[in-house]
Amino acid sequence: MEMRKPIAVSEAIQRVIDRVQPLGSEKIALAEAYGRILAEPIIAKHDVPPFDKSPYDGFAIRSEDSLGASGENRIAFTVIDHIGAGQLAKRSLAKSEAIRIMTGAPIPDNADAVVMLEQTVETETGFTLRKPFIANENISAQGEDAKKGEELIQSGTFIHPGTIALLATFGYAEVIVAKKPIVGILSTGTELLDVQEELVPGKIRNSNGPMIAAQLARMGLDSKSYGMLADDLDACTATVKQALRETDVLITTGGVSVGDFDYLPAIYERLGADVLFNKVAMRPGSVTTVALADKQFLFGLSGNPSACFTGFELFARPVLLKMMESEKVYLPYAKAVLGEDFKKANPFTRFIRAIYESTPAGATVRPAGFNKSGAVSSIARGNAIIVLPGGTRGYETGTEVDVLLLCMEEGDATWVL
Ligand SMILES: Nc1nc2c(c(=O)[nH]1)N[C@H]1C(S)=C(S)[C@@H](COP(=O)(O)OP(=O)(O)OC[C@H]3O[C@@H](n4cnc5c(N)ncnc54)[C@H](O)[C@@H]3O)O[C@H]1N2
Ligand code: MOO
Ligand SMILES: [Mg+2]
Repeated sequence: MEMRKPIAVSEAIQRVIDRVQPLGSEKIALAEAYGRILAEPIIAKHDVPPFDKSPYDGFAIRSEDSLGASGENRIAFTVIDHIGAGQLAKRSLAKSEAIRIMTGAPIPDNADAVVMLEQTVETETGFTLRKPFIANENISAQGEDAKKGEELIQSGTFIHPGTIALLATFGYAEVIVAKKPIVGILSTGTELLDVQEELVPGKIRNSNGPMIAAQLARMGLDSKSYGMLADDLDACTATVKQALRETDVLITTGGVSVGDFDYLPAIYERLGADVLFNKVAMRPGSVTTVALADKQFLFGLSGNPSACFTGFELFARPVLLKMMESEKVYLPYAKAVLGEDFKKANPFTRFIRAIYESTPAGATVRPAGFNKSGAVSSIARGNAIIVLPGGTRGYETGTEVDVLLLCMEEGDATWVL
């Protein structure tokens, strides 16, 4: 039997990241762009706002006409026009004239200040003022938000609702985004039953396949399921070959260790694939294997659910994001204080499914329960992963630890209540 040599997690990540080839880009409608990755920078096509505008409902005046106004010396203005947002003033101002103007309307030609409605007292022909205004007071200046030609968002950025707003501002009816990889999922294991099947002795339901599909969905990626296969070298090889013709990346689960029915190593050999590593100094997921068949990635994730989950987040996720030339391929990171003792020592880096909570007193994190490699309950309870460097010691309550954040879609009432 071959002895596998474990490599450090950072080395393993580096090895996969170094081999990623970008997938290229495509043009899509703005309405389809949420959740994609920009393959072009957003450059301001014009100033924002594109004209000086009123930030208030009130009156546009020439500031010089308000000079000397006070409670004892109210200055009167005559209103000569009336505009709302989307309308242009038909006249310009002469001395002591004003134009009634609403929020968002363009500042009339020679006006240079806006008086809020609340700052005026109405008269027959207009209003009076009790304070002087200075030039540019209450004016949203053209270009104050963005200047024409400025690079506002760089290529490789995730498109979120704010990005969509900016794209719409500049009239991007279509956007150039990274192509999405087509990702295949194959669950291997003679013991596997489909979700709707009844349990029978010795068998378990396939939870890894649906879990990986959801991990991809959380990234905005679709998947192509190759279902479940019994541990059979020829059948598995045939399906892996088919998947390689039909997908950009194939994720398998199970069969990567050293058991008699663990056939993935033999499949990589048959394919002549370049195995980047097959042992990582991490728990769970030490047997995670990544290979390249020509230029296609084969992620051989462990069958153990917690190991499978962790292997996806640590290796597949950044590779898929880098294929889309994302600028941020790694999981969000935070520091938090351990909320309970974690006594178990291990020479390998540990990735512990955990519950992260941001409290008014600071962030805390604690293991999400039963945490062996085969655990499924803690993946469900967890919203984060604690990273504990390898070593011989355990960790005590109150120690500050590294945390990788998942479930960014979940809310928190702390701030509101
Ligand atoms: N002698 C050794 N034995 C094992 C080693 C080792 O180094 N030497 N490594 C252990 C570690 S660590 C892990 S992790 C597992 C990895 O096993 P495989 O990746 O080969 O996966 P399988 O053997 O196929 O299954 C492991 C476990 O997971 C269950 N499983 C498999 N597929 C699914 C699925 N789709 N959904 C839910 N659960 C699944 C399977 O029934 C097994 O219980 O090997 C250790 N052994
Ligand atoms: O690969 Mo195993 O999950 O380290 O326990
Ligand atoms: Mg095995």
